[in-house]
Amino acid sequence: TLVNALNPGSHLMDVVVPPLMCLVFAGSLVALVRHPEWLLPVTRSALSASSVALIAPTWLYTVQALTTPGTQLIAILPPISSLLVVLIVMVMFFFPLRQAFCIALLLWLLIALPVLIYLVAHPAEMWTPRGTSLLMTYGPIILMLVVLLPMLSGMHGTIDRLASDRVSMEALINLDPLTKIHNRRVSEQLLKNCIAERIGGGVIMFDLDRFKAINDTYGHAVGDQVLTAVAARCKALLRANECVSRWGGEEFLVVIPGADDVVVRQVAERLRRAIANAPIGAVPRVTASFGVTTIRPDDSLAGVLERADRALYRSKQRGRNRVAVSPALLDGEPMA
Ligand SMILES: Nc1nc2c(ncn2[C@@H]2O[C@H](COP(=O)(O)OP(=O)(O)OP(=O)(O)O)[C@@H](O)[C@H]2O)c(=O)[nH]1
Repeated sequence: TLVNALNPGSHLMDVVVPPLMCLVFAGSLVALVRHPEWLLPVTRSALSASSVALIAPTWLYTVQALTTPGTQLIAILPPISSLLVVLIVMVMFFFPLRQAFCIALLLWLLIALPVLIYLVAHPAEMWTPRGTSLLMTYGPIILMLVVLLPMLSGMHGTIDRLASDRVSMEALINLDPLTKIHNRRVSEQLLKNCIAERIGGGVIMFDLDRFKAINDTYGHAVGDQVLTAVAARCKALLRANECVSRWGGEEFLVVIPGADDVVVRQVAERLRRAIANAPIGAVPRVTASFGVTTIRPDDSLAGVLERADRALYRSKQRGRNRVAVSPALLDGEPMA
């Protein structure tokens, strides 16, 4: 287009549009270097400017060729036909598919169709090298729209479906099917992160008391109902960054990132009371025993879990329905 602008006797538009577009694109590039996050708006603005730069000369020269006797479109139209292909490909990349299809179709109707109609109406110009070149560039683009875009649309549909399947599968992998809280995979991973990233935190392991008796007395279905209710009560008491998971059977694990020993004991006590203070369905009283510890600077996953488990064991030994703290933390403090 720039070369065309330098031709002696060029139209005013050929002299004005190329430098203007160079400025627009140079400005866009500078904006993108400074603010890479603007990629989408800057590219879309550049594509809009490009569209105007293709539509305006197309209409101007086509009307001029139609209205000025002895003027041939193939002689005066600047070499912009291949830019339509580039423009449509860019539109396909930077706009959502349905929108891209509409924009591409509109661009073809506004840029390619007037030239094609003109050429069909002027066979003498159509069968010149420039005429056939225009025909071969502008004609097949519509095939690209008709064939390629629906294919892309199908591919996008499949990709979206696979992505949503993946999200549901991931949710299922991390979920305990009975209680609908996290399974041990999640709390283990959170605990590993707290250790690896030196966030620290508190760990609470708790186990329902005499759960076998609940199953034996009220039946397995009621036992399941108790597990689900306990999980829901605990989950409701915890913050978004804290995690309660079903560790297995009637045992649960809570991880509280960043918590110190005072906070973790308070949380454990709150959970204990929430379980013990209200009946669950047909079961008048459900209690649980708690073992509490905090992560030490050079802890291992197995080390933390073993301390929490030992504290839980002591809690059971000392009469159940209580919170016991890891011995190293306890430093002679009495247990609740
Ligand atoms: N309903 C139901 N019961 C379960 C589930 N998982 C484990 N249990 C039962 O939980 C009971 C655990 O019993 P025990 O390990 O003897 O412990 P406990 O009776 O709670 O006694 P303590 O822990 O010593 O207070 C077993 O009878 C298991 O069958 C489950 O998903 N649903």
